[in-house]
Amino acid sequence: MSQVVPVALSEGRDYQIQIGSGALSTLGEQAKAVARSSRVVVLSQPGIFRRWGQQVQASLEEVGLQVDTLCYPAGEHHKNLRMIGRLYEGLYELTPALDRKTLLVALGGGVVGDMVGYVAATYLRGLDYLQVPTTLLAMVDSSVGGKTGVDFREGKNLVGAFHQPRAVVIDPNVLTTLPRREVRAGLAEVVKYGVIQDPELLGYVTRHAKPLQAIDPEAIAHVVARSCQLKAEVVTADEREETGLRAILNFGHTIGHALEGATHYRRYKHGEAVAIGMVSAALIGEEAGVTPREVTGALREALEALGLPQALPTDISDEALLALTARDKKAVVGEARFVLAEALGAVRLCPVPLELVRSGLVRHRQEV
Ligand SMILES: NC(=O)c1ccc[n+]([C@@H]2O[C@H](COP(=O)([O-])OP(=O)(O)OC[C@H]3O[C@@H](n4cnc5c(N)ncnc54)[C@H](O)[C@@H]3O)[C@@H](O)[C@H]2O)c1
Ligand SMILES: O=C(O)C(=O)C[C@@H](O)[C@H](O)[C@H](O)COP(=O)(O)O
Ligand SMILES: [Zn+2]
Repeated sequence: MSQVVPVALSEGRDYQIQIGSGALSTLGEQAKAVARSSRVVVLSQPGIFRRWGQQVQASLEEVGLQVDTLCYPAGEHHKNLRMIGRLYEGLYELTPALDRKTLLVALGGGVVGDMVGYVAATYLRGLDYLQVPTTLLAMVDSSVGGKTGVDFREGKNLVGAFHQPRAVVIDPNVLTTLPRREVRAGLAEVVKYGVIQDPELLGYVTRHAKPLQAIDPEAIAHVVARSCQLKAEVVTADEREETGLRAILNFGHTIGHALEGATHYRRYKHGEAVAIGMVSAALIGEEAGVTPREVTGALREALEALGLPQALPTDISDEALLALTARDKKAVVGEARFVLAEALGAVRLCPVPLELVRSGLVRHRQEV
């Protein structure tokens, strides 16, 4: 069964998220519907392209599109301006030269999607692009909403742009080749939606932890569609994180991003860092008198069921983490702001005095 989730935006930039088993073979039609010329460039990673690229290319060519493909090594430690330079080089070398009506296709996980999105936002001052996510994390989160960019030094996603895709095409079949650790990491972002927006989804994920990890089609279809709906609602209401509403999607990311940066993007999957960061946010919220203990309990129960990490690493000090939170994009004049949960399904962005953040981290180390 296929589903369509609309993303409503201003200035005719609305787009659709197409979700369905076999959707890859309809990619050509989706691309044709939005393409402003017949020129398409698919950007991916060698491993992903080897497995899924032929299907993508065939579907695009079938509808008469002219397809070039470019593959680069990815992984979070390649999500930086050096790799963006290599992507620009690859596009520059194509003949005939690309024009501004060229459509890019990001085929991959969140790293590919964020980088190709940033290239689309900047090359020739802006190209159209499609998101074709191949990880669960990218299906439930990164392919939707137009946040693009790269890491800069220890600053996670510090350089980037808002640039919405013209469509998102999700084929859950591609998850059959995804390693279990990556599936679990994707589920961390689903837990996030459960805490911030939808307690029912949190209960569902906790109860269906096993089938979800085993990529049961029905359970996966449910969490992908629901997550896309929830994210689309937020993006429609606050596309560029101006009112503070979109910031709720950053629950767990203040400490999560600091952990990724402090470990040079090589130790944790993004979802794993977010899992640990959500536990920190819950305990900091308790210290601030905002988060009830039951919320922390429900969050930890979900993470436990999914086998996601919860403990802070012993070799990274709280001071090192705090220094990085001061550079977080939500910080104001160097003061970190945290998304804290007042109840399951209700969160808000709060400035938190440094001593309460510290005591939250101390409790995190003592209790988890
Ligand atoms: N823009 C956003 O709104 C947003 C939201 C959430 C996360 N992100 C970003 O997304 C990134 C994390 O994305 P991710 O978890 O997808 O990581 P990723 O892109 O690094 O992919 C994880 C791994 O899975 C492999 N892979 C991808 N698809 C596969 C498949 N079908 N079969 C087998 N292997 C496959 C990749 O080669 C990679 O090794 C982070 O950089 C994070 O900051 C962005
Ligand atoms: O889409 C958003 O907005 C999010 O915050 C989703 C997050 O899961 C994602 O990791 C995002 O890239 C973080 O955004 P950032 O602005 O903190 O870099
Ligand atoms: Zn995230």
